[in-house]
Amino acid sequence: MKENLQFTALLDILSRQDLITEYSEDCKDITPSHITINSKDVVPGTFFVCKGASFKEDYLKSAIAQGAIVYLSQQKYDDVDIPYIIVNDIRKAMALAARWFFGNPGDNMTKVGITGTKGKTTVTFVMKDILDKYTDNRCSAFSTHEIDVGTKVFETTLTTPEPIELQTYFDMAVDEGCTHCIMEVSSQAMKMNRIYGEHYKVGVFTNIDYDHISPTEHASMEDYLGCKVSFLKQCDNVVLYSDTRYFETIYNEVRDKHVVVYGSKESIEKLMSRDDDFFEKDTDFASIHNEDLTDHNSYFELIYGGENRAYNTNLIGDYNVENIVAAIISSLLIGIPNDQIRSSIRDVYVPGRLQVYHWKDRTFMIDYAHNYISMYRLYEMVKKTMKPKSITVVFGCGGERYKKRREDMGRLAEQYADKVVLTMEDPGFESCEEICKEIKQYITKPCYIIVDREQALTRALDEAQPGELVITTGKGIESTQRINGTFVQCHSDAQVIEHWLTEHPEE
Ligand SMILES: CC(=O)N[C@H]1[C@@H](OP(=O)(O)OP(=O)(O)OC[C@H]2O[C@@H](n3ccc(=O)[nH]c3=O)[C@H](O)[C@@H]2O)O[C@H](CO)[C@@H](O)[C@@H]1O[C@H](C)C(=O)N[C@@H](C)C(=O)N[C@H](CCC(=O)O)C(=O)O
Ligand SMILES: Nc1ncnc2c1ncn2[C@@H]1O[C@H](COP(=O)(O)OP(=O)(O)OP(=O)(O)O)[C@@H](O)[C@H]1O
Ligand SMILES: N[C@H](CCC[C@H](N)C(=O)O)C(=O)O
Repeated sequence: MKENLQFTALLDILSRQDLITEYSEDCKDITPSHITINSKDVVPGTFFVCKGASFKEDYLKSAIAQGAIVYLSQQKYDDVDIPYIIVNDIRKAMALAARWFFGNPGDNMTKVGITGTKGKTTVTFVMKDILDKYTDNRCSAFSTHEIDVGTKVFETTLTTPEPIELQTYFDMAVDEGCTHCIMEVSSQAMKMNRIYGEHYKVGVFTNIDYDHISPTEHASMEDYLGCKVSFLKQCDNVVLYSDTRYFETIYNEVRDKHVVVYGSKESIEKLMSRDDDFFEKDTDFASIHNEDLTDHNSYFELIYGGENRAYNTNLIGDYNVENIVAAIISSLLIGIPNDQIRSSIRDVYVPGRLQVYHWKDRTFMIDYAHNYISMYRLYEMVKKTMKPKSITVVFGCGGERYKKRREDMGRLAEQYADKVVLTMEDPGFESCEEICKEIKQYITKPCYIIVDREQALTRALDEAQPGELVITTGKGIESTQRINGTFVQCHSDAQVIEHWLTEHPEE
């Protein structure tokens, strides 16, 4: 919270955006000391925001009983008697109110946002490493994995936090001296206006594929794409992957920005040889070539800005080279010297993504793939660069998510794996057993269902043969399962493998 908050300033911000339907005159004199969406988090002097599909009037009454002094809502509650602002879009109004309450802390950091069906967390961690070295650890980072405000790290359940939480962490980050911020921007964040009013120096678009279409996510692919693209409108520079689906549609939406298109040499050459004046004059291109990809290291060269730059990294896989290139270009765009970038990416750690363990000629791998695009690229990468004798894959599928993931991942397992163990992966309100059975329909290879994930993975490790690769996907290093509306603690895949390794010493 900032000193001298003027409620009239908030009314002004909201009315300039035509968001206000009605407000009580007495709200003008109010100076709140706290803002929240939750009646269980109210203290005297609270500014209470009423929002959400399951919101009840009783929450507001309870908030008032505990000292809430003003409310923001899309609906007027006649039974309560405190000052109010009624708006026509609570999500936008909430985002702007949260920004106002904390004094627009996000504006004090150079922000880079990453969107895409896949690659967001990886690009975020690569950039975090680069920016930490460049700023002497004054870079905040918001990812599916955690929220890092420079000196403190917090757990999170959402990829992009809800507005009040987001602004609270922005404020902390600025207080901790952060000058830069790197964050994943999910399509849901855009749909829910979580970052409404924020401005980004660079926006990365890694890719989009059929996913996240379900009753709790997006109604259609158009909605999903529209939400992702809308993020780029909040950015000065756009870093866009050349081989994404809907490339032309996306480019057309952002052609008024400075765009850098990145991708393989073949793909970039094809785009640059177009003779229809499709690209704006100030669009730049970055092409990856001379790749040398092994099972423990990647070398590649990047032609960008008239220079040929060579890089080495411990991250493996062609798609990780693409992720790193997105991070390199974004870093160059915010003024980080190439030498520093080059040395930062040599040794990068992305938790739970392609994390590899070796044991007596067997390889165990943890990864976060959980839909078509990621599973496909993971299997192809494994086939090309790791060349195992056989593959066992351990996975499941999240409940209340895009239904076709089950068929897609089942078919891919059938095509690439030799043995499949289906197990729990955030079933939500659905039955884990039923989800696994749906996936199993597409598999004729040896396949069994063990709902307990720890047991499933342990059995796969026990049965692994020399030359075999066991891949466990969809959870990374997460140590909770989303079940029936709560997060239940469990051992992470990493903990299960590490425990198994201590029980099975090589000698
Ligand atoms: C669709 C969406 O964004 N929903 C989010 C939203 O829910 P909502 O606004 O409908 O709120 P609600 O849960 O119905 O709650 C109603 C209100 O009553 C209040 N309440 C409740 C109980 C009480 O006693 N007192 C009280 O005041 C609550 O604080 C809340 O403000 O606000 C909630 C927090 O306030 C979020 O937890 C919730 O995320 C849901 C659970 C979620 O999981 N969303 C997923 C789909 C998501 O956003 N995923 C993306 C990643 C997807 C990707 O990978 O691309 C993400 O960014 O994480
Ligand atoms: N650029 C990419 N293209 C396709 N697949 C990728 C790419 N980058 C990573 N992957 C795969 O997707 C998985 C998840 O990667 P990452 O966590 O970086 O993506 P994300 O966009 O943050 O995913 P989520 O939305 O699920 O949090 C990885 O474990 C890997 O299997
Ligand atoms: N950020 C991703 C995480 C998915 C993890 C997976 N285990 C699942 O629950 O689908 C999402 O919300 O889709």
